[in-house]
Amino acid sequence: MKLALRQFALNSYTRLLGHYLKPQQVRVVVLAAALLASIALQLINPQILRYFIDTALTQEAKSSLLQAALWFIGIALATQGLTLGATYLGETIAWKATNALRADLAAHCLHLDLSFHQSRTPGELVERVDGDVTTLARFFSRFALSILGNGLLLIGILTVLWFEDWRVGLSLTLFVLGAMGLLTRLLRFALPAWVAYRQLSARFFGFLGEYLAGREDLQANGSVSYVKHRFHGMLQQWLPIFHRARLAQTTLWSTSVALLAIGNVIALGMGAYLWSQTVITLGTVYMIFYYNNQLRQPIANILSELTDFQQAQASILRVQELLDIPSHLPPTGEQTLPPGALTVAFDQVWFRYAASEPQDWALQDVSWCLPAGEVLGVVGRTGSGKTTSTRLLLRFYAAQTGTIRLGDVSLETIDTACLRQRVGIVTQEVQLFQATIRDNLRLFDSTINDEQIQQALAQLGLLDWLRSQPQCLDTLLASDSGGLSAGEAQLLAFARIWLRDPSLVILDEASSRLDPMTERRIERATQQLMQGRTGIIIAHRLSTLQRVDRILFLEQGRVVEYGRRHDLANQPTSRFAHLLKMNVANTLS
Ligand SMILES: Nc1ncnc2c1ncn2[C@@H]1O[C@H](COP(=O)(O)OP(=O)(O)OP(=O)(O)O)[C@@H](O)[C@H]1O
Repeated sequence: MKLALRQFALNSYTRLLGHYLKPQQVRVVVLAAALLASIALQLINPQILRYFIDTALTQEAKSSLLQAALWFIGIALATQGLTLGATYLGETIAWKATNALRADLAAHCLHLDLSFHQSRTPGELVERVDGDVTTLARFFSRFALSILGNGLLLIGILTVLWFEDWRVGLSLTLFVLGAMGLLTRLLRFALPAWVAYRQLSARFFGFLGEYLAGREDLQANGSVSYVKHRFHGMLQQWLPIFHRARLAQTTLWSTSVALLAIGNVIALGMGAYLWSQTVITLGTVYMIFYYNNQLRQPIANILSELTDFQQAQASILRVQELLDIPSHLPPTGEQTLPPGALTVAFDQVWFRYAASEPQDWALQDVSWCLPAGEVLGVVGRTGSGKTTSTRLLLRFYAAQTGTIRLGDVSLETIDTACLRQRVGIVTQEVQLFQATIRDNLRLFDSTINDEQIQQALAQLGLLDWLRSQPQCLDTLLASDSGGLSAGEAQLLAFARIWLRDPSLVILDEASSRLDPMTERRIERATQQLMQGRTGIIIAHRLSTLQRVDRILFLEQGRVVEYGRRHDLANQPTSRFAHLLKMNVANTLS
């Protein structure tokens, strides 16, 4: 099972590597060349050392020694230069590749239907799109090349030693094999601790993201101590896991240091023996010792790459898993919409959320048709399917059966960009950003100028409100609700929509009680916004219902009443007439 997973991770890694390194082929080739050249130089330098020592011992011309020393320094500097260049290139490649991967993951997540986002916390998504990818960064920059380069260096050193003397070659080859075998075994013990550490860290950040987002509710409901308790609980779990992981890593490190010492004993012992037999010179003894020291680097590098690969295995799998999640939405079409206000039609629409039980339909056999330019008021108890209907209209979800048409064009065939441009929505929870009022209104679209913004605000009767803000359009809004009331936030969202000039406006009225002044402003702005457009209002206020053309009454996902407001209001037995009566009674009481 583990082997299959590793194989899967390796396949995913090679696929990701191939895909994201392709646009950087030239850089990768230069990086490979730099690494190969540095390996060659590392093999040459000990030979110069030997020459230097042997020449010095035979007391030959000083100029040869100087030349050898200069070569040695030159090669050492060139190796450092190449390493520097390779690091720079490796980092550039890694950044470009991981940024492209982050962008693809973010785009993929944005294209997934809403059920994906509703089943994940923001913290979890941040960890997936950024945390996992950051872990992968080094795999794009060096993993394959490093394994290859260090493997070549290892083979190169051992080959030179075999050529020098087969006894030295044999003993150090056996030593390398034994050392790698031992370290790999130790690694197997160390890894589970690191995997557990990473898993807990992902859970911790998911927890943090979720509770930070809901801090207002938590504080209001006195649940802070519960959150603190969980926070401490997680930290307490974290510490022993971290200790285990660090202990395993330290054991690994000390073993490799001890192994190096054993290697040195072997190299010096063999060298001393062969020198005493006058088989090799003193320079060669030192060269063997030097090569043996050089062995440590590729062994350590290969093992550390493999350790990191094991740790990143989970990240690789998670990234691949995320990329493989399909959207439940059918592929987008290419049709555009006719100009002007749009008709909206639901025809025998059935819809159920993916997470729901098979019999729990959120919408059942829903059919209605709203002529272009009219305004529909949608009413019904909580959970009756009002919001779900608007989510389907925006293609956040796709209906299981039935057809939805906009301007007589079937929703699935409409190009998504065109759909989002022509349909505007104001939700109850308007998302405001920590930016100026200007940027919040134009949603960072710099082609919209101040004059257009002022015009929009004037049309919606919001200029006085703007003037009351300390720095007009330059006023900086705070995070979350921007320091505005729910009503004010909705008014800003109206202006946002106005600037986009959509043909269908969907408005989910704020259900909270608004002060009379804001309520009047909202009423005026709604009237203005709906002019010349088709409108759908999830209505919570009687005053709104008095201004709509048609009424859609939903109950448990079914249409129980649909018709002209005037007709329904005049039908004493209609639910709508009953609702009006109840509302009037409530207002009077
Ligand atoms: N993301 C979801 N996953 C599963 N079921 C959902 C989801 N969102 C809504 N539902 C269910 O679908 C049904 C219709 O919900 P919907 O939000 O459309 O009702 P609503 O009329 O807008 O209610 P409210 O007035 O409270 O907003 C309800 O039974 C609800 O529990």
